[in-house]
Amino acid sequence: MMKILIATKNKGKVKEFQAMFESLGVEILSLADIEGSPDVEETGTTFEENAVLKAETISKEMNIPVIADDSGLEIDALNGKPGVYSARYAGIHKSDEDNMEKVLNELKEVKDSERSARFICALAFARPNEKTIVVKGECEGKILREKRGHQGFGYDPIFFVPHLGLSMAELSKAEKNSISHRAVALQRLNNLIDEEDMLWQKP
Ligand SMILES: O=c1nc[nH]c2c1ncn2[C@H]1C[C@H](O)[C@@H](COP(=O)(O)OP(=O)(O)OP(=O)(O)O)O1
Ligand SMILES: [Mg+2]
Repeated sequence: MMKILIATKNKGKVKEFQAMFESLGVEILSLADIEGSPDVEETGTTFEENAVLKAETISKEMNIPVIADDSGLEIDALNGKPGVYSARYAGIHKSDEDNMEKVLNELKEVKDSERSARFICALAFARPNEKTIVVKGECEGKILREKRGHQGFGYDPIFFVPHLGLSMAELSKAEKNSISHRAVALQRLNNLIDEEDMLWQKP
């Protein structure tokens, strides 16, 4: 089975990629499997820039094809914050819980009708001596007033998916992987790869 390295240390992302790539016949490795792999600093101002930075740095270093995911939550009432700072919104060493707490506090006075938000995922596919491919996926929703559900990771418990009537953390793995920003982005990447007639099996 073909193997692809995902340049991430986020276990939640790895699990989702493993499930989504299974049907494509691709086995996923991550930076968690590689001892001493570097932390790439996310200095970009957009999800796309950061995804390219992570994918190209690791691909160059290891001389293999690499996918990187840069993702986060954009909240309209906060003018798009936390955005690219989603992982470090409450501070560099803070947890998902701290980040959610900060968002819930900032939205305390915001009416239900003004709590629109979206998850964004940029995926970059970098290969040695090839042009890097970048795609983006989005998933629309609303920010709840308290956490709901225990599945998923990150901001999932406070993100409500209106057409399902459930929080992202109340969805099964399969349900999340059929509608998420990450699933949409991966579908787009897969379509591009098909178009270029460059199957995953041909690294
Ligand atoms: O499906 C998701 N469900 C809930 N929350 C999510 C999701 N997708 C991204 N997020 C949040 C988590 C983190 O606060 C930030 C990603 O930050 P981001 O820099 O891309 O990832 P990370 O630092 O955790 O791992 P890495 O950079 O090694 O891939 O957005
Ligand atoms: Mg990161």
